[in-house]
Amino acid sequence: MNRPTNPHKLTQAGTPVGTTEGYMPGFGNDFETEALPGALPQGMNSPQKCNYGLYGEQLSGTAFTATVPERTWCYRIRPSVKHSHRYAKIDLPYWKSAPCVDPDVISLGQYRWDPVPHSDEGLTWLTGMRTMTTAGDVNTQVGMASHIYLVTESMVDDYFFSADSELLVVPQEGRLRFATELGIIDLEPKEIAIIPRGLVYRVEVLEGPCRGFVCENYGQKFELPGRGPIGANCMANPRDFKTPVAAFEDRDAPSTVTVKWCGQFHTTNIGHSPLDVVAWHGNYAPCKYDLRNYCPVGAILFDHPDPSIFTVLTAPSGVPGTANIDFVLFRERWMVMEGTFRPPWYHKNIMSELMGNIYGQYDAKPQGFVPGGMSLHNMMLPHGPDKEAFEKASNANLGPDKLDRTMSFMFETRFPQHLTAFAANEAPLQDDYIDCWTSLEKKFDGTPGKK
Ligand SMILES: O=C(O)Cc1cc(O)ccc1O
Ligand SMILES: [Fe+2]
Repeated sequence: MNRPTNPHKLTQAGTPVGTTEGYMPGFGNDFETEALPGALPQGMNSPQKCNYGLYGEQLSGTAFTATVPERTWCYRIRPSVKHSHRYAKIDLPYWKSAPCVDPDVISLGQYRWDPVPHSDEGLTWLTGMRTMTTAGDVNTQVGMASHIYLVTESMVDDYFFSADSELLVVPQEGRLRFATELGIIDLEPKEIAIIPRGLVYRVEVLEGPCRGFVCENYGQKFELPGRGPIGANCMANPRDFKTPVAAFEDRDAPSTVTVKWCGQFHTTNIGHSPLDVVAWHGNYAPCKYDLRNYCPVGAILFDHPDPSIFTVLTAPSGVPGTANIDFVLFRERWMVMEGTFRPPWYHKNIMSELMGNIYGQYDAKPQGFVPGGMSLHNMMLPHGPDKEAFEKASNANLGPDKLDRTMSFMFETRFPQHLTAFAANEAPLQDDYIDCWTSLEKKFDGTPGKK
């Protein structure tokens, strides 16, 4: 396997048939993988004694009584309980959780930010997380937070898990490695990763500096959206999601494990690497997905559909059809609609729309919404194409046109999103954003005909 040298010497499973570079294909499959031959018990989960002297341990991602339970059986050198006590509270002041409503911050509005710049300070996955918005309530497991990460340093003998949330990671710059209990995910721009709630991992910089976006999902897990009339093919195809094969470290070294739990952070000291799962099987596992595999489906004669057709993943809320979070992708595609104003229409939406630019230009905002930048159009607040996009699209000669070199995304939630003090005061907020609509003029003069 072609991987950069790793100081932690992970022992990884040989690449089984049907995998590419240490990953197994499929979304939510029941996987099985072992890094040493015979480490995975066959035909049962809890043998009286496991091979190699391993401990069996279950990680449950859904309630025991769920209709479709999600859980993974791990066979590990030491049970997790060896590294989960005597926690000391620590402060990560930039990583906020909902509810986080700052009385001095106004969230009602349309907002846009330039990319949050890197600083001289060395930052890890934990110290470099900057919360931009929060929604819902982490304690009742509803809602989400959006973050920007700025990472320049690897975690060394430091590990982390979030009991609060599943993380959807959307890199924009640099390459990261997620060395997890269940295997290794290498991640670069145009790919995304899902790190499940409760999974222990360490984040290393493969190529820095690294910047990206994170959607922290407090609620029910992300799943593939129902396809309805679209049918079995296109959009995100399940086989393009890749789950890592087993990889473990047998490493005794003073280490820390930090836990995010009900919005607070605590650390414990342990004497070994917790990435010691030699074999595992189950359907609760991290995965990555290459966004270039997303096959967009759209209007092929006229009009502009709702952006739900571009949903990559959806995290349901209790209300059918109304997501806790939709992850929506605006990527390269052909525009062929006849007699149509092609960019997104002007609109107000009960859902709150947090957008990020991964690369290129977004059709509704040719200027100002730049790679690494973000925008927020909060619940029921009007927005749409800026003046430049409006004039261009309403006067264009319409033929088949490729929207090329473009990749933006949206975290859309049913809950209002509240800006953090960081987003309002420290991040590069564009004070003049709403001016992009100011010069839209009245064209109506009482006479019929198109103006
Ligand atoms: O506001 C936006 O730019 C996102 C968006 C895109 C689209 O094609 C339709 C609706 C919508 O909210
Ligand atoms: Fe919108």
